[in-house]
Amino acid sequence: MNIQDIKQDWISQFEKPLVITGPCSAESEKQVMDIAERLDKEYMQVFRAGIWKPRTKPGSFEGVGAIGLNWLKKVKDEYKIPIATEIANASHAKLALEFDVDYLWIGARSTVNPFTVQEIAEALRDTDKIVLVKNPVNPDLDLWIGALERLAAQGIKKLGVIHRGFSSHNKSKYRNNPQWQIALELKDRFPNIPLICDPSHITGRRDLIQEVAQQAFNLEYNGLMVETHCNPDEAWSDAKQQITPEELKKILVDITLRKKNDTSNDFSSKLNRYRGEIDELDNQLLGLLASRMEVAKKIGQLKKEHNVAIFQPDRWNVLKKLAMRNGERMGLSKEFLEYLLVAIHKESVDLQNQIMEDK
Ligand SMILES: C=C(O[C@@H]1C=C(C(=O)O)C=C[C@H]1O)C(=O)O
Repeated sequence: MNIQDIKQDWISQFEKPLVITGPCSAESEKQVMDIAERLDKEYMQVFRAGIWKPRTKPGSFEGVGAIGLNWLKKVKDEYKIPIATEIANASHAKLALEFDVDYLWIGARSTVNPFTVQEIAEALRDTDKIVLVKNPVNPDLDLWIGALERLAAQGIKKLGVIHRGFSSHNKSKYRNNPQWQIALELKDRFPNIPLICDPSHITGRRDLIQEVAQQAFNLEYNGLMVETHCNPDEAWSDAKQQITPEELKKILVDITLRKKNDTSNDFSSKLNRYRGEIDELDNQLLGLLASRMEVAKKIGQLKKEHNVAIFQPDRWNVLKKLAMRNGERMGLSKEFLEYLLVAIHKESVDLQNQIMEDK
């Protein structure tokens, strides 16, 4: 089977967006049961707990292990809600199936490794459990899709993805850089695969969970995975990003869901008018860019005739500084200007290079 044939229907059973929640790590039977009891099951439909925890550094709490499966099972029996846990190898996968875990997710550190994903896929062959794939730690969409392909090839039909952000060397306010465009490209290519946002891991801090969750619904995600704990500050792992079940309920009540479209005349006539304006402006932009490249080619020709190097750092730095200043004054963001100017400069240098190479 191939990913295109995957059906979304396992997620359409939920009236509200799917919310998977529970502690980062199962710590004790009591901790697990206490959290499960405090979840408002109308808003939070699936209980999660990590029992095998891949940690960045040795010496951190690495999970209670298989004993935690008994606790999850007890949650399922007592509260009649589906349960979810992370699996990181074939033996985890087999144990989770034995304990009738309903949702199995493959973590970001496993998705990066095709051998791991393959052994998990084979251990889960033909399962009708729901398997969710977190994005790999590095921003590589093909690796993420590759994991889905490996699972689909083993006859696993109920698939979904979890966007938990990407590791980055650059400091930002987030623990893991969301790079929304990567998840959106996946959604664009595979609209049949449910897309779930994990604001706990994206933010790494509880005060930002609400805004990231809202952003996910602005982008029409299908659900959330959020870490909750009765005493978040005391949690044995990821304490800073956990919230109480009541805090999560408040976030979910306050959140605005967005629909795919609006069929009213008011909306569609205004939208069409604005889109017409955008089409016209895009045409002008492209025309201007093409003219700019023609001038760059003339400069390339001139440099060739005088044997001058293409890349001129002084000119490029002055030009960039000026354009950044003007652009920011016009309300364009610094990130966007950087990206745009670098792309324009690269094309200009490439075109001049072609001219130099032409005999
Ligand atoms: C066009 C030139 O060549 C290169 C491209 C530039 C550009 O596209 O603006 C600027 C500096 C050079 O690195 C130039 O030297 O002016």
